[in-house]
Amino acid sequence: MMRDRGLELVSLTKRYGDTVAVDAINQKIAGGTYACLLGPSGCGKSSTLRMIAGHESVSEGDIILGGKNVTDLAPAQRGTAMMFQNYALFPHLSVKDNVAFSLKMKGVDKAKRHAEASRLLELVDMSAYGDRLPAQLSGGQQQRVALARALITQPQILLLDEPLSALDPFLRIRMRAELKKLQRELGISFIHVTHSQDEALALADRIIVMNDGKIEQDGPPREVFNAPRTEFVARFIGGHNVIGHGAAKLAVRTDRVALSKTPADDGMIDAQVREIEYLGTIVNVSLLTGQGDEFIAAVPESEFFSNPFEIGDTVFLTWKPDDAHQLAA
Ligand SMILES: Nc1ncnc2c1ncn2[C@@H]1O[C@H](COP(=O)(O)OP(=O)(O)OP(=O)(O)O)[C@@H](O)[C@H]1O
Repeated sequence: MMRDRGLELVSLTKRYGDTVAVDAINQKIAGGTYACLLGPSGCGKSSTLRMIAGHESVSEGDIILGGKNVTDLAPAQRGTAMMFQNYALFPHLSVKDNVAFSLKMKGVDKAKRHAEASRLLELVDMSAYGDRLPAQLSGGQQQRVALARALITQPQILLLDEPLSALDPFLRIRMRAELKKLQRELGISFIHVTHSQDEALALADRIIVMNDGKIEQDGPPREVFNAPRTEFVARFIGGHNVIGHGAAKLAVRTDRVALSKTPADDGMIDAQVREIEYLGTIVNVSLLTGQGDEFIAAVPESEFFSNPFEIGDTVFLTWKPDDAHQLAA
């Protein structure tokens, strides 16, 4: 039987004094999954990650990894490894010694740990840089070294706390693709904390959306994006308008709204154009509906300019029933 490499969080709770940072969350992540913990600042993502890593004590609940309860184990004994936001490389050690560091701590002899460090540096395409100091590397190169250093312990799970946030936008997108490729090649789970919706959508097999210490929704990216369960998820994941619909609320995709200058049938929502933002492939039209809801229509560029609107125009909105759905309260 294959060993269960999955992670399970059972009623996992973190309190700092009176603050409940993580509120009894339950979550299963199958082995070999790229999971993104997504949510706004302060929602409890980092606390969750740090508890899984063993860098933060658990207030209540359990962490089961590979069928084993690791809740009270030291970080090095869990089968996890963590890559930090600022990479936390030792400035006075060469790249190779940085990567080999945890093997040195375990008492592995020099020849063996250097051989292993060379293998990992090759994996992240950094073989040529083993003798340099971290300060002699670019941000992207430092990140690859930090990855190699985390992976040298052969973890079952790699934990990444905002790993791309220190990079410029161009490099962020390149490293994003590299992370995904590396995870696929290694076949282990990555749990990646981010507050960026784009990053989570691009990378994750599974997105776990957190809000106020709780999990609001989890699922594959397309499911979370196409069927946000709550108003919070619809607003946070983006691409949706949230409007009143009797006592309930409705999420309407911004890219599926048709605008016209004349009402085609009864019951159409009227709105006034407030702002027009040209974004290249699309034009974002900000509207205020007659009911007082703010609304955005993302109109393809060619469509917008074939029949342009101006600020102050009154327009009428339509969408297909499938492009709107009711939200849970
Ligand atoms: N060491 C601490 N002592 C007291 N409160 C803390 C501590 N660490 C975090 N908190 C609080 O716990 C809550 C969750 O914090 P956490 O860092 O887990 O959130 P986060 O989602 O990772 O936020 P960010 O994206 O800003 O890092 C916040 O209200 C925060 O102020």
